[in-house]
Amino acid sequence: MAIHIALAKGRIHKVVMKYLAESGYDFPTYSEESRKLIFEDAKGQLKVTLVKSPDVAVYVERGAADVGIVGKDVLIEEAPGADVYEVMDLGIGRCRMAVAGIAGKKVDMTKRITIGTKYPRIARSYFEANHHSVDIIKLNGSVELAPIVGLSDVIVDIVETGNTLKANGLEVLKYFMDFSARMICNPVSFKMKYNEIQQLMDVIREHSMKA
Ligand SMILES: Nc1ncnc2c1ncn2[C@@H]1O[C@H](COP(=O)(O)OP(=O)(O)OP(=O)(O)O)[C@@H](O)[C@H]1O
Ligand SMILES: O=P(O)(O)OC[C@H]1O[C@H](OP(=O)(O)OP(=O)(O)O)[C@H](O)[C@@H]1O
Repeated sequence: MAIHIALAKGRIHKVVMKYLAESGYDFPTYSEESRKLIFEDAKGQLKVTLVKSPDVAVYVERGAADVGIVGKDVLIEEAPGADVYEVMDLGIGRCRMAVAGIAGKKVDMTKRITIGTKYPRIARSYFEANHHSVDIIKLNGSVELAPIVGLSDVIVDIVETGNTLKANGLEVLKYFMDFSARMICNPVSFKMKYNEIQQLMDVIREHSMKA
């Protein structure tokens, strides 16, 4: 039985497709530059779809894909109660969630502060747990701009190398969560395609252990 994998389009799908190719899966129509969104391997064992990361859990929960691979940050933010099994930590796409502000500028945390972020749920729960009252402005990218132009006091965003913060004159005030890419699985598929899914996990595990 073929397995359908929904991969988060971007950094994650590129790494996973490399792992699959190195393990002998041949996707004749795949290239990083292609605009195609569905690829099947030559032996008919795997079907891969490239999905926007917030949608991966939707595909898997509804059984439109058997398994999905997506960042834990996105799972927590977009699909906190999804009826899926989280079966594997791939150890790739490592990054941290941070509160950041303008370098050298003190933020008065005793006052109500405004936060620009792509992750409103994660930001709210962090500040609420710390008893800070906050206004959250949901942004869709280029979040670093918000404090520079006076839209927010601070941002909550993922940090990998720290280069984006640095290039925009910001600094980390507090790291508060670590993330990596996870494999999730539809509960019915997990039973019906148990052996095939275990085989796929073995293939990916072999590579992620080396990464
Ligand atoms: N520097 C980074 N920037 C973004 N994501 C990162 C980074 N480092 C690791 N990640 C992880 O990789 C996942 C996918 O990132 P990527 O930017 O490729 O996806 P995306 O859906 O194109 O994001 P966006 O649309 O927000 O740019 C993130 O959800 C996160 O878990
Ligand atoms: O610590 P770094 O290695 O610099 O990586 C972190 C940056 O990468 C992500 O942005 P992304 O590339 O997804 O762009 P966008 O959020 O502006 O769409 C994130 O939102 C930071 O801006």
